[in-house]
Amino acid sequence: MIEVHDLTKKYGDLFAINKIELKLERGDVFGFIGPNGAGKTTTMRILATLLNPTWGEAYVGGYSIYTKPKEIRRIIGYMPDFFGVYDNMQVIEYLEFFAAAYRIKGPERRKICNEVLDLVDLGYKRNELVTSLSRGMTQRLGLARVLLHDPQVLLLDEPASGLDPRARIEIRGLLKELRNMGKTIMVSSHILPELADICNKIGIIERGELIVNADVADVMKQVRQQSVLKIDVSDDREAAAKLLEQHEMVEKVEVGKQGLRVTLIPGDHDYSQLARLLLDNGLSLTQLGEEEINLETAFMTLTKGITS
Ligand SMILES: Nc1ncnc2c1ncn2[C@@H]1O[C@H](COP(=O)(O)OP(=O)(O)OP(=O)(O)O)[C@@H](O)[C@H]1O
Repeated sequence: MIEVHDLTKKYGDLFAINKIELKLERGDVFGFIGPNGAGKTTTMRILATLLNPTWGEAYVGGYSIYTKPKEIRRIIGYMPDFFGVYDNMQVIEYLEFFAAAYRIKGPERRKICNEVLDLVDLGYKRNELVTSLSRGMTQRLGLARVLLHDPQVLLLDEPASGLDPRARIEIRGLLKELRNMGKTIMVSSHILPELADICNKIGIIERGELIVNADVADVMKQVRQQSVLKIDVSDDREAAAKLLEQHEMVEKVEVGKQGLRVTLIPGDHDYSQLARLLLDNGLSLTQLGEEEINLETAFMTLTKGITS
């Protein structure tokens, strides 16, 4: 649904994005992570046909951004990082205004507006003024707006930015629903945890360069090659750390407030050897298990040295 080759945008000498390569299939949810100024908005605006690249190719739904921008606009929903709402307009009027712009006519218009309002859980605000909505509600209204024409591809630029934790969770829930509806979604954020559990693909962009572009599953596999154990004893942690450090399967031991974090050298290991080592030396083992890897830990490991 999205295919990008060698995509580059220059402003003077600055490469806002530099030789981006990207491929998303139908139903993919791509988390686009990067700090401020990394190039996320530039990429999305090019895909939304609002900005021309300096060079490179980009196709959305098989249509080229150069020759078929109108066709692309019909199948995408683009939500910019900032958008205005109009004063003195009710929520339903606001949506009907945009539905009319999409040439949705007659009774169908009201029906579709009500449907998308229900989808984003704003049905109860139907007759309120848009200016009276909270930031989280306004973001949900923005999402409702880009869903009116039932687009196949969603380009969402930082939909959760500036929201409180509850509103962030609500947006995540909504994105999951859209994913389940089979939409192809590109969603940007400067924080990874926000996207970790909803994406199947992740890209990390830094100073215009896509430094990581991978399936979430592959990333997890790559990181899992090196197991990390959480071990704890009820008595002397330092003594336990010294013993473990000397074992041939152990690469390093970190002593923390929650216990020991033991990184093993790559390979298959029998963890019971470590338990035996501690017990044989008179220490009381209270915990031994693999550290859970979340996507955040995985990416910190993978991008170590690249992003600094
Ligand atoms: N119209 C412009 N003229 C000159 N430089 C620009 C212009 N638009 C963007 N840039 C620069 O291009 C780079 C990428 O900007 P972009 O807005 O794509 O980043 P971003 O990852 O979306 O950041 P943010 O998270 O702050 O939205 C930045 O260095 C920015 O200053």
